[in-house]
Amino acid sequence: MGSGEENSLFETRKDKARHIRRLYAVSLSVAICFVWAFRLTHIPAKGEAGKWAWLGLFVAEVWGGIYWIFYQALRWNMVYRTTFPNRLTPRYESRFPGVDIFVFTADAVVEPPMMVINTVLSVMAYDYPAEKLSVYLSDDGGSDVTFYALLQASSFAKHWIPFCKRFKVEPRSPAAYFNTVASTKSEDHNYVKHLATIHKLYEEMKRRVEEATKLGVPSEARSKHKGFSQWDSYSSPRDHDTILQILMHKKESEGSKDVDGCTLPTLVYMAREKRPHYHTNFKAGAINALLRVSSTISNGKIILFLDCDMYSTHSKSVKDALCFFMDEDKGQEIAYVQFPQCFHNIGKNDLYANAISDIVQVELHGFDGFGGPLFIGTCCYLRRDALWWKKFSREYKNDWNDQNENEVTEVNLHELEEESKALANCSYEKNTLWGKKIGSIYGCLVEDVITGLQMHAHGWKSVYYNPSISAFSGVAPTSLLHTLVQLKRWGEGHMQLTLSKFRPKWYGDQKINICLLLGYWHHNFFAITSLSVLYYSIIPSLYILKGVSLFPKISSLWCIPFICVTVGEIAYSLIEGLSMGGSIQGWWNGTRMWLYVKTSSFLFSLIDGILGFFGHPNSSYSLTSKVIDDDVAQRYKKEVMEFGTSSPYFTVLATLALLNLFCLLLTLKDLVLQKGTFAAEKMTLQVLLCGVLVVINIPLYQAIFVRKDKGRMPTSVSIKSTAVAFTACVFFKLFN
Ligand SMILES: O=c1ccn([C@@H]2O[C@H](COP(=O)(O)OP(=O)(O)O[C@H]3O[C@H](CO)[C@@H](O)[C@H](O)[C@H]3O)[C@@H](O)[C@H]2O)c(=O)[nH]1
Ligand SMILES: [Mn+2]
Repeated sequence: MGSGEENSLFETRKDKARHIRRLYAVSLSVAICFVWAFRLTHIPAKGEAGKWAWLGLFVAEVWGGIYWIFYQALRWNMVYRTTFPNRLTPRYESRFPGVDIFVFTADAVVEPPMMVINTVLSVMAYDYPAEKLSVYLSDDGGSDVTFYALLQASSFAKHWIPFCKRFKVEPRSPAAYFNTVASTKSEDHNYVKHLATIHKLYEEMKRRVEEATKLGVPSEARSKHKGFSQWDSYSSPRDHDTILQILMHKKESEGSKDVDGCTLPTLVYMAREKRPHYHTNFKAGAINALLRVSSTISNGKIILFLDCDMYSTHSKSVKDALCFFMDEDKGQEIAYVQFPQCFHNIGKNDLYANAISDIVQVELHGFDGFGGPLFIGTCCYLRRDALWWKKFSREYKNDWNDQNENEVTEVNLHELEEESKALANCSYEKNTLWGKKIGSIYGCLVEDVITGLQMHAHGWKSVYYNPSISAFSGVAPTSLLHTLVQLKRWGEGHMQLTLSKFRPKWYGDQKINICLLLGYWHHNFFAITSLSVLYYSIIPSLYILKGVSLFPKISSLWCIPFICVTVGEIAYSLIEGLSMGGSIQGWWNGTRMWLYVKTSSFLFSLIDGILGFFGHPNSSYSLTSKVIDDDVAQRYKKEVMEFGTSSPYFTVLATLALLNLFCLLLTLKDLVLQKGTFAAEKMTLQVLLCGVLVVINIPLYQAIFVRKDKGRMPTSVSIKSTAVAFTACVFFKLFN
């Protein structure tokens, strides 16, 4: 067996800038130590004002410094991967493994069926042998409209897939493709003719599906397809039998061929059983039901997980993933190949920092350098064996021979359906290891991260592949509240992971590289950082009102470490942002979101995480909406922040913003009235901090005081926040 470079199916490169990054990290840690030293050597004496505030800042800075080490760990050893699919195909084509694709949807309103089937069609049209490809749609919404849409998609696929293959179409989501070709002209008449036909078919399908979304499934369609009868016993999305339909199967004698007579991939619809007294376990529950169902129908050795909004933008990505799994030298230890989540609805300046560029462009590469990226739930190819049995052993060998080639005839297709249905029932998992040791782990809102961590702890590796042509594209939230709520869920999920009963064992497992662990901690401790950021954005500002200095004098040498840390961090994040193709405005927006997420989302994550730990779980999963009103969309396009509804998130943000504004205004007033000759020297840094917080919050003041549109801050929130902030300032100035 050759294991030479020229035989490898992939290559790993180290980050070219790693030496500079490391030099920066080391220098800045020296500065951080000086900040700590200043705090320790200048503690106000007993009886002096501000002693407790001082100690609080010290704690915040110590935590900030430790957390900064986790952050740097993810930048210490970044690696980049390249694949060689042209070496893969000649060597392995005949032995390509079965690939099962799981698409998840949970609500036909916030995840419109048209979006769902576009994702399904994009992966059905993969450049991969159709007889080895199976696509499963898990519908936690149990919606007959989604089923109807999938049925429509299965007919449309018979035209769409041959069209894609004939004209080498990319991307293979029809909606995305028609969008891109709308503006291009072609001289090829044959293509133009076919394009017109297929576009017309698509529009007709779209009209039917959208009509059904508004008016319900037409009765004619209901009577035509036996699958709809399964909704007879359906009472609500939370209370129904398992609904399962194999819409296409490679062994079916008719109906699963395209218009050119070629086999089409297997296509299955599943809405697992739901009962009010059984916890659904959200997406993790859906994953496990599909794992079992697919094991009887196709049992693909590789599984791709996709959220319903994440369509494929590159039909060859499956082969890229196989380059890792099938590599003779390192392939057998790889449990999953994570691709980045990319989004097509993000504006030029990424108003809500939804591109999560720091995670997908930097940190996942950093994880990869130490044994593998965390699993982010979507755009990820996994090895069924690793998900199922978890433990990795040195004896594990890649074996791509298909054992599930049992003959399926049309007669037993029905039996197969019935057999699979039983596997998606609520009671199936009772007294089993599902959700604990097998499949996706339960009890955590980031089921993906906890499942990936478990695989790492059991000795598996993972790989991050960030190709130059992106492989998937999805929908990011487009309103501030959606973003904050999504991040609150993530923060809470990580809290649950940190506090979970499994955690100490996994963390303690020798198999996890310590640096990888530091990287995990950077994410796991998301919520805890909210406390130090909150402290930093409230206390120093309030203390200005009393003229109590909490930072070194501007003339003192102790200022240097503070300035170095601040300027260093700003410069670093700015350079990082720009090098990822972002703009200066984008970086500034990102900084604002960093503050908003830490002070609101993560605060709520922390509270709910702790309540959950003490037995008051708030067990809801707030699904991220993939649709918004036109009005909101317009403002998003214009990069105007969206408030519009009263929400505790906004109350927190507005209160903080106003508090800083009041502190700054009162200070300026004192300065102007010359009361402040005292302050200039010793208060400069503190006033600067407060000033920066005010400048960052400008969009919030506009939303409170200036804007008239529907997205402005609701009056009730403004009043509440003003009252709280003002009282705090007055109270602090007069009584404290
Ligand atoms: O009970 C549920 C809830 C959600 N989903 C699906 O899970 C996916 C993710 O939900 P979404 O609301 O879009 O959450 P996001 O925050 O965007 O998801 C990110 O974070 C999740 C939790 O970490 C991961 O599972 C996702 O893959 C990752 O994209 C969607 O396809 C849903 O349809 C279900 O199937 N069942
Ligand atoms: Mn999503």
